[in-house]
Amino acid sequence: MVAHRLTVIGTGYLGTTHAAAMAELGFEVLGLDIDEDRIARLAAGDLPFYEPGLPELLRRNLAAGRLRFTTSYAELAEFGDVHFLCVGTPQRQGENAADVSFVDSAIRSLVPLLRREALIVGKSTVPVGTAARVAGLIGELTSENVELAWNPEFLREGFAVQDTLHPDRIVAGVPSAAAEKILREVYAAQIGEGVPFLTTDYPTAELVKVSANAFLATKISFINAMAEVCEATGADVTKLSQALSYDDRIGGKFLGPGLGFGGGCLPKDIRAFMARAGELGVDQALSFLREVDAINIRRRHRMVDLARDLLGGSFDGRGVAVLGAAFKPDSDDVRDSPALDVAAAIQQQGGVVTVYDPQANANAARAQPSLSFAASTAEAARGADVTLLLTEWREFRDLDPEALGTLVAVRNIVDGRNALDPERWRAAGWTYKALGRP
Ligand SMILES: NC(=O)C1=CN([C@@H]2O[C@H](COP(=O)(O)OP(=O)(O)OC[C@H]3O[C@@H](n4cnc5c(N)ncnc54)[C@H](O)[C@@H]3O)[C@@H](O)[C@H]2O)C=CC1
Ligand SMILES: O=C(O)[C@H]1O[C@H](OP(=O)(O)OP(=O)(O)OC[C@H]2O[C@@H](n3ccc(=O)[nH]c3=O)[C@H](O)[C@@H]2O)[C@H](O)[C@@H](O)[C@@H]1O
Repeated sequence: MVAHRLTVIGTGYLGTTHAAAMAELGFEVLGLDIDEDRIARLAAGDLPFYEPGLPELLRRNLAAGRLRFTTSYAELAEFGDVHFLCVGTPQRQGENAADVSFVDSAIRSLVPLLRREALIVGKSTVPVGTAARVAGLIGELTSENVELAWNPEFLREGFAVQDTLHPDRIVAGVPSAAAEKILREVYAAQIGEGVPFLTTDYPTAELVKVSANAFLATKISFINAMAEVCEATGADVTKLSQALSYDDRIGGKFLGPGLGFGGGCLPKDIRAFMARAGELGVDQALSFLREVDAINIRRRHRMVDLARDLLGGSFDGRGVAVLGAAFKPDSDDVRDSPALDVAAAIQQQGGVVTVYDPQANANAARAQPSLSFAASTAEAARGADVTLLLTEWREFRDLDPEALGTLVAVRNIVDGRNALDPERWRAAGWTYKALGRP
């Protein structure tokens, strides 16, 4: 292994995972964030978010002395020769476009402090054209030989460690053979395992990332559009999806019908992609993504309607148990969470909503302080007139309809993720409704 010293700038979901995984591979790694509290917690081995397997990786590598954290850009510039940029690129307030100001600000903090040759590796998801612009900015900020590569990340929350150590592919937009050589050294373990390593120009690398997320979002909205048609015809979208999945050309992954996609990535990435296409004068090429977004949001409205119908047309004063707040299971992330959106909408319409999520209660309470939260399924369900399964955590999939039935006021359930067996719930006396299913 070539002994590069790596730094990771921005220690959120992506950066912390990347830092700990690269340390696990044997590199010395220094992580930096501008959030002092976050850095203090990470340095103490206390992961500030939920990600299976990551606490162990973090603690093991802290203890081994391969992984450290700082808030000092001076220390970071002195320490490393390969700097991974993992700061956030959220949706701009009130707009579709991405806010890349954190990328620029990190570059402005780091580059003037570099005293020797270095490679900066952008991992954040950015609008196409960003890397070329940032490379120009780096040139203005230093006369040292500092190159920029763009190496987008494809990890999924909930599987972040596995996806980082064993990715499907590594893609890097590189400016030179020297930059490519360094990246091959950094990713030698993955490349040695047979992971495809593709080098491209900057715009191709940037586009691979956003087009991958656009494709995944489209696949989910495709099956949810079929769910709408199923609802109008009495067909069953879960059977339809299963039948489609046996066609290898279609494949079953990301064909799960239900409440649709949320999170800190798919929604904001398709919107930023459309905004960028507009700037480039090719908005027509991506106009289908407007539909993908609209189908996705319609599922949330449909969910609210189904629950209201079960209550005879009004939520007023009725008890609603919401199971799930995270945007997907095995995550505590509530960014653009369909579950939380539905819970808030029902509360606004007069429902007495109690939410329970195995990991996301705290984040959800920060995002939606007006909602009430319970410490368990039983506490959320007690006295409920309708129960909604909105995030398919294992413990919700495994719920016993008999046991839950003794707690609720009325045995009404809406399965927002098609995660339950309708026959079993109906046999236990529940009125079972689901999206896209009779
Ligand atoms: N969360 C995920 O599963 C994945 C995220 N991505 C992309 O990675 C990027 C980061 O995403 P997350 O980790 O989810 O975001 P996050 O919001 O969890 O973390 C971003 C971190 O950057 C820090 N930061 C902001 N400005 C900074 C600066 N100037 N210097 C140092 N640190 C700074 C923030 O304090 C925060 O801790 C985004 O572009 C996202 O689209 C890509 C693949 C997967
Ligand atoms: O760019 C990113 O940050 C990441 O975005 C997604 O990862 P993630 O947001 O962690 O979650 P996914 O597993 O993709 O799920 C996204 C949403 O789609 C929903 N989904 C997923 C699959 C499905 O069949 N149906 C469905 O509704 C999930 O419930 C969830 O709300 C991509 O899968 C990653 O490859 C990518 O790196």
